Amino acid sequence: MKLGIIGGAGLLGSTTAFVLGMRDILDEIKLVDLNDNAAKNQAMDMGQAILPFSRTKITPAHYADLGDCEVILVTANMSTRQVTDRSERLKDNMGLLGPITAEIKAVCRQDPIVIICTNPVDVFTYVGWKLMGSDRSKVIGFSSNDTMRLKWAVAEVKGLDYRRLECVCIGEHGDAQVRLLDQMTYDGQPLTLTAEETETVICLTKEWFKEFSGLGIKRSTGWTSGVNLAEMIEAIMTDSKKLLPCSAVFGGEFGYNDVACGALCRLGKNGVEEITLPLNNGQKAEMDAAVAKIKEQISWTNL
Ligand SMILES: NC(=O)c1ccc[n+]([C@@H]2O[C@H](COP(=O)([O-])OP(=O)(O)OC[C@H]3O[C@@H](n4cnc5c(N)ncnc54)[C@H](O)[C@@H]3O)[C@@H](O)[C@H]2O)c1
Repeated sequence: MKLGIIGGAGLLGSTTAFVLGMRDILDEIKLVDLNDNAAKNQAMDMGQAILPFSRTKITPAHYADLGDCEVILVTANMSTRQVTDRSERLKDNMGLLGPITAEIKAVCRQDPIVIICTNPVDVFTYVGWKLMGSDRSKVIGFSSNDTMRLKWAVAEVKGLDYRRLECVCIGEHGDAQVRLLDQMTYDGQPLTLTAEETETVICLTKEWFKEFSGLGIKRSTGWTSGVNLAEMIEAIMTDSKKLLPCSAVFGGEFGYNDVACGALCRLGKNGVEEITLPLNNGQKAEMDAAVAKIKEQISWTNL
């Protein structure tokens, strides 16, 4: 099985290639980038680094080489400004997906699954789906870092082992995220937070992005994204049907239409095979607000 990464020389492209390469589940990972030499540089270095652990080949590539890829990951980015809200990147990245999806459609013999990372990711997942003209199950947005951050905050506040904790964050990949804190489990048993703990957890997750951006390094979350994208791509490539949080294009599920938004999705060889929204009544209002915010931004794209 083969993965193509558009923007493969950049931070997310290279970390994802490395994490997935080390897992030894793919035949080849092809790195396409505007900067040809940077893609070659990454492939030459990474290809050797993973040799003791994996048979996966990591190669520099052009669009013309992507015809046999089952999954295409889009991590291309034009926005280098420091931002406090991901929606500020909308204008900078607006022109990216048109040419990229045209190239994918021209070269891919099969209908590939396209995973969009480019921020604001919910908006660009919807834009990507419109431009690809494929089944909505085949265009997916990456937003599971929010869940990782929420679990990290709960583990910090409760002093628990992250790996034994389950909880999910859906909604917008941004301030309108919906934290499903009432459905948390630890070792499979329900886990509850006091009102004070809940406030601290929410505060930690909100402040994290501000602090990270405020460092002024202009580097995005490469390592967390690499680990979480690898989990998502592995679920698709191995047809595991695992439930993972990601941005899905809604077509009437739970009353939502014409929008991409974070949900808990069953991922398999066909992409998003089921969209679930395990919400209680209060959270339905939060989800409505997230959908309204994303829809407003979609309207700015004049699609
Ligand atoms: N959804 C998420 O959770 C999440 C998390 C982190 C970052 N991001 C987003 O992912 C995107 C990538 O982030 P990054 O830190 O890897 O950026 P980066 O700048 O390190 O890498 C982007 C790469 O894309 C290449 N590129 C630009 N235009 C291209 C094109 N038309 N075709 C091919 N390559 C092209 C650049 O040369 C560069 O190597 C950004 O939009 C960022 O905001 C999303």
